[in-house]
Amino acid sequence: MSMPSLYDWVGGTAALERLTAAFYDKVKADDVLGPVFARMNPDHPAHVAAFLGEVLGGPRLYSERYGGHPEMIRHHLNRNLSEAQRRRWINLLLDAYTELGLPDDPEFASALVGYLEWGTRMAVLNSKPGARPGLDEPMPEWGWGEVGGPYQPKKS
Ligand code: HEM
Repeated sequence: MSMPSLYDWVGGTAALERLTAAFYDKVKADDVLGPVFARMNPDHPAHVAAFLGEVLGGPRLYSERYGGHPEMIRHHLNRNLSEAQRRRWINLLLDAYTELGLPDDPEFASALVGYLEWGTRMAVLNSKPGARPGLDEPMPEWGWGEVGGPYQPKKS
């Protein structure tokens, strides 16, 4: 049996756009995240759906249409995001996910949460004053598998 991508499993772009639309409705009404997204571009939910789809193994929509991984990183620079904001972001996204009745099998849930826990931490790190993230870092690619161990700096 061939292995579906996470993108196919969740239901493709249509499902991800439903997810981000429901998520940002919650964000706008939220006491912690509402102010962070007060000047959000109206296309933001669709752009984030395109980004997520690409990470999860779908078409390269964000790279081809919206500036790719460097553009996503740039949107987070100097926002000085906090851990409380990061946690609320994940909580609201997962609330929207559950309410929409998207796939709730443990394998998919574990892979999705794995990416969100990683991606939101990267967003917070990149948002700190003075952060100089590598803008040439490739688009992350997430699959069903296990992580390859903790980050360990290279020995020179
Ligand atoms: C896996 C985690 C995340 C992903 C995949 C993600 C993705 C993105 C993308 C793709 C954009 C650019 C959208 C565009 O091209 O128009 C963006 C912008 C932004 N992100 Fe994130 N993000 C993540 C986490 C976070 C977190 C945790 C926060 C705050 C707590 C945050 C706050 C923002 C803000 C404020 C913008 C700019 C919105 C605007 O004014 O249009 N992001 N994000």
